[in-house]
Amino acid sequence: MTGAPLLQVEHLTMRFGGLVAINDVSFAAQSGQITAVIGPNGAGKTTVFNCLTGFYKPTVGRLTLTRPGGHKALLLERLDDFRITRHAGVARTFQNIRLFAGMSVLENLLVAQHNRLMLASGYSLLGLVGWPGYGHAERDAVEKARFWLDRTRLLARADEPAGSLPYGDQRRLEIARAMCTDPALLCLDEPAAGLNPRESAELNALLLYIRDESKAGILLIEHDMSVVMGISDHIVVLDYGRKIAEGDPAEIRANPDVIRAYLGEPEPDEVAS
Ligand SMILES: Nc1ncnc2c1ncn2[C@@H]1O[C@H](COP(=O)(O)OP(=O)(O)OP(=O)(O)O)[C@@H](O)[C@H]1O
Repeated sequence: MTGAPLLQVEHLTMRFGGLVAINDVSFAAQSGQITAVIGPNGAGKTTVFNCLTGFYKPTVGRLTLTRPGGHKALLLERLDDFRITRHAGVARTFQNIRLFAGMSVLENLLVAQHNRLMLASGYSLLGLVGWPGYGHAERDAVEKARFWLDRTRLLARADEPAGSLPYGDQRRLEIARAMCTDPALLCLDEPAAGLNPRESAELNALLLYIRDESKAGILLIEHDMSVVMGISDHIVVLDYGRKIAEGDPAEIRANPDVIRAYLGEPEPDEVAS
């Protein structure tokens, strides 16, 4: 791997009063790779995401994002959440689904591209006078939305209210919405929560497609080990706010500290298989 990593987290610490939610955590995530952040409940995983996406300002630490292609490195801890999405290209999904339930599936994906459309419209004025650039931008936005609806198998439901979709479809729609912003870094907070085994397997295929085709870096918080061990290139393990291990899936599965804190001993039939 040459050049700076896509994301470099250095000495991240987040305190809430006397509680240290993240304690001096450092790791890196690369473009075109899936990096999982795992650990027991309350280990600090979502707090890492909240620091990366500007929801919290870290107490200490540096979060450097370097988009591929010669872009300038950006220090995320100094940007507000709007700029983190727009300039740094960081998109996220949430543990609890946050779609616009009353809008159609397609409209949810167009709203995600609102910034680009507003820019093309000259913040409304050029759009109002019928500047052709706005029409092109609008067509591109619809095309991009349809592309990701197709990839997430939601094209047939484009006109249905997002809130009426089954749970697994809403989870995929959230990912489609994030992808419509062309992220350099896609942060997914428990995307497999509540999915059945077939849907989890489909999610794996979708995330591998995103990794390989869009070249975005994926940062994944997940408790479903069939997803984490099946698709991660690199795994970071947190426990009580500290990093206790990092490595590839085989290394993490065999790490005694991780087994003690989180994974537990494998069942005898798992060892045999
Ligand atoms: N805004 C906040 N104010 C106070 N404490 C907080 C806040 N946000 C998180 N915490 C605390 O920080 C710690 C880490 O929480 P966090 O949600 O990051 O854990 P997690 O690893 O994502 O857990 P889970 O797997 O259950 O989602 C917990 O003790 C939590 O109660």
